[in-house]
Amino acid sequence: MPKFAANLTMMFNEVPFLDRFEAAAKAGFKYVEYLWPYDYPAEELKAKLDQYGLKQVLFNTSAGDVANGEWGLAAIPNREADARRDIDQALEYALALQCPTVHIMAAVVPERENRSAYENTFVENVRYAAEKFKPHGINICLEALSPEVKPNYLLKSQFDTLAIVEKVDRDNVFVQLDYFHAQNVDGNLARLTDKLKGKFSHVQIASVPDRHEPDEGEINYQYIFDKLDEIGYDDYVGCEYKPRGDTVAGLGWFEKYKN
Ligand SMILES: O=C(O)C(=O)[C@H](O)CO
Ligand SMILES: [Mg+2]
Repeated sequence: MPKFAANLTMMFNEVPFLDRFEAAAKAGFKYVEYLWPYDYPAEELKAKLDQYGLKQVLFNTSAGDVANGEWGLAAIPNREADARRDIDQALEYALALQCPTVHIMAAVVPERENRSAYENTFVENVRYAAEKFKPHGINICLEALSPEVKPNYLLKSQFDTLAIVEKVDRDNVFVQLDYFHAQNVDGNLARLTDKLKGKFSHVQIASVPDRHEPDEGEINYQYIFDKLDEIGYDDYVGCEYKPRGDTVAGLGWFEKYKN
């Protein structure tokens, strides 16, 4: 049965971020993920995890200058120093939070830019990270984002991500399989899951089209959860969705899965 992680960036927005650890634990979660930890000292976050008996299972490298259109730096040519500074920072936080996986964000590729230069930069920066993280047993995930959410992001299809993972060719680098994006771009989710078996090490879920709880929309998540069990997937499933209304009121789907 999947191990569900509350996404504290998207869920429990009824309370300030630092109060969401308690809210998630009270709602029955044992695992959490969130996009970025960097606004807080790692020690403060670790204290929250320990206080509420939670395990951190994922966070991202910095998104960069979001106000000016950046969504990750690791693929931007001539920004390697900044990207590797962020990778080093992510390693510090992953060690402090005892977090097993870091999602390295690639970049938005502006129109008319050379995509292959971005891909090559991303491969080299991910290899840098893979080699720094390996001695600590920390894995890396790379994620495709649907154009509806993030136009011109480097990775659009799950197969774009798989191609980069294979080019990086390091045994601690995997696909981050976000079924919301996968359905929007690739579809055919059951066959996709079979094709990615062994190549993905973190899953995220949300309904399609509205990115709400997994109990609505066009994806049959019970079928997906059974498929994940069938292939022996035993990593985490991040609940990266915008609650329809009150977070706790929307957790009826979770009752039967409480770890
Ligand atoms: O947007 C997503 O689906 C993610 O998982 C990243 O955290 C941010 O792009
Ligand atoms: Mg995601």
